[in-house]
Amino acid sequence: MAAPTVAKVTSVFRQKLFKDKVALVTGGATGIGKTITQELLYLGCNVMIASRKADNLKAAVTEIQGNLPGCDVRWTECNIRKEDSVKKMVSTTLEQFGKIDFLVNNGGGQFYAPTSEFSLKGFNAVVETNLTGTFLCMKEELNQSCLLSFMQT
Ligand SMILES: CCCCCCCCC/C=C/C(=O)SCCNC(=O)CCNC(=O)[C@H](O)C(C)(C)COP(=O)(O)OP(=O)(O)OC[C@H]1O[C@@H](n2cnc3c(N)ncnc32)[C@H](O)[C@@H]1OP(=O)(O)O
Ligand SMILES: NC(=O)C1=CN([C@@H]2O[C@H](COP(=O)(O)OP(=O)(O)OC[C@H]3O[C@@H](n4cnc5c(N)ncnc54)[C@H](OP(=O)(O)O)[C@@H]3O)[C@@H](O)[C@H]2O)C=CC1
Repeated sequence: MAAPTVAKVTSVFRQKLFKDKVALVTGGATGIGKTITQELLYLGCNVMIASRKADNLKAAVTEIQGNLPGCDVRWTECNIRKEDSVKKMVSTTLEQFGKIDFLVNNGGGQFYAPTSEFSLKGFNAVVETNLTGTFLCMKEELNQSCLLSFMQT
């Protein structure tokens, strides 16, 4: 007997619910961001994923296109801590897709350490990524008339 086929990507929402919408997902190449990206694509969105590591982004696009043949997922490098980099991410997305309907502020992170061992540089890295980075992305998107913004960090 043939093994049952298991869909690689599914959603509790109706397929194509977001047909022709455009989403920008920071940190979209890994973990939770990659899962969000695939569900948005399943729902009909076109998606730009953005983060610092081009190798991760390229690998994710290849993997996702294998899971969802015909989907429109692209990548652009961005360090959300840097304002110029955020502006470039948004302008590149607008150039390539013509609009941005959804921003998913997923890029971020932290590390576990006792407060007594937490260096100021490390603390600043976390704040600059999760707080400043999210602020910069939201500000630039609002300036460019993005409709909806979701926060993860
Ligand atoms: C009850 C239970 C409830 C448990 C409740 C559990 C709730 C879990 C909720 C959340 C879970 C998650 O987020 S899960 C995982 C999410 N993903 C990640 O965190 C991965 C992405 N992370 C990152 O990019 C980084 O961790 C982030 C902190 C943002 C900073 O990134 P950067 O690359 O810019 O920073 P780095 O250059 O690596 O480091 C800068 C400085 O930070 C410090 N630093 C960096 N890593 C460090 C480490 N592991 N330990 C100590 N110190 C570190 C050093 O001082 C570094 O300086 P130098 O020494 O001079 O270099
Ligand atoms: N896993 C969990 O239990 C929880 C996670 N979260 C949050 O959810 C989000 C995703 O976490 P998770 O999937 O677990 O972890 P991952 O490490 O897989 O995802 C973090 C992503 O953020 C990107 N990123 C980090 N720093 C920057 C930066 N400066 N500029 C652009 N992108 C950046 C990383 O890409 P790159 O390195 O290429 O830049 C990576 O793709 C994070 O914000 C995390 O803090 C919140 C609650 C719980």
